[in-house]
Amino acid sequence: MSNIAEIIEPQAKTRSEFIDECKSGKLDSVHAIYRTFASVETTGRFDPELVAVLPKNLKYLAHVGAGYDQVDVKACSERDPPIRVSNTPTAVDNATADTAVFLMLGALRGFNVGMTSLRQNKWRGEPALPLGHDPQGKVLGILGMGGIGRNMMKKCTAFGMKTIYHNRNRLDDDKSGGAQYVSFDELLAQSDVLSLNLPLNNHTRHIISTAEFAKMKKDVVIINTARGAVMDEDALVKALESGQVRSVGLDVFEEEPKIHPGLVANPNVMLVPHLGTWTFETQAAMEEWAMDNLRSAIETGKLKSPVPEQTDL
Ligand SMILES: NC(=O)c1ccc[n+]([C@@H]2O[C@H](COP(=O)([O-])OP(=O)(O)OC[C@H]3O[C@@H](n4cnc5c(N)ncnc54)[C@H](O)[C@@H]3O)[C@@H](O)[C@H]2O)c1
Repeated sequence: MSNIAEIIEPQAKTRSEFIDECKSGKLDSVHAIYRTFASVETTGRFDPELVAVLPKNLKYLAHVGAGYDQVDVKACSERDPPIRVSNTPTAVDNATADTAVFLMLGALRGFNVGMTSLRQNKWRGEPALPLGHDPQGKVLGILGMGGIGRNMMKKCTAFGMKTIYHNRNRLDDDKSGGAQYVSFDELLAQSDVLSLNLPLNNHTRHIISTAEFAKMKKDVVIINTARGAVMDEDALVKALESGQVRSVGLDVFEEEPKIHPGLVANPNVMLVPHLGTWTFETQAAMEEWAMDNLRSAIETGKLKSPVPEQTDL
């Protein structure tokens, strides 16, 4: 990148320092921002307050990640001139779907119970953990049939699962790979394993809560590698305790890195700390993709993968 642009690193260590640094004018020459998922710990969300003070010549924001709920795209679109936002779709698909499959097998088989009892020197536990379930012949329901959902479907087809899906838009047959499109309620009612693969936004926050758990098969297994807040964690803990939901596999949580104590305490819950894309290969692919977005923006005036909300901007 240094052959086409001067690279400047902000010095701020907190959100208020970052706001002050922006307001000071020191960053006014910045044309494009490269933004990581972890940078939220320093700056907080790119919400309207922050977007309002971003450097005045800023035109592009390349986010390193497929999910960009940390960025208020509406506020970016409404700036004059607008800030164009990009993410890194596709690059994340394999590693995130692999994580979802790991969580699904673990939740179906009760591996967490076995792994915990073994480490407590209690072999299969006392009493022994109940028999698990095979994925073969089960119905996988995917909510949000995008890059990760479709990748997961391919992997689960190899396990002998049948896939149904619900998406904002019904997909062409070549894209859906033979999976059956169903309504949201049919998805809830028919899935043996429900995988959440949709973005977090105002329409999808708590899209799965008490009313939705009640529409699911008793003993359903739920996998969430999307964002914690697409599911209501308090309601989930209650649904697990009542046995409405048999087990869950979670990579993401409502208030990361805080975890609901009811989830930690429940042995039927498979938990990993947001490791979806945590591999050398995928981190490198995401960084390269975000760099390509910046390179394309600087050289051609167009981002390689603008976020869907801004495709018409
Ligand atoms: N755990 C991780 O490390 C990790 C890694 C990458 C992505 N993610 C999360 O996974 C999400 C999905 O990623 P992706 O790359 O597959 O995104 P994508 O944009 O390719 O697919 C998302 C799909 O969800 C659909 N959708 C949107 N709103 C919907 C709604 N209300 N109901 C039904 N479907 C809806 C969209 O039409 C799209 O097909 C991301 O938004 C991100 O938050 C997590």
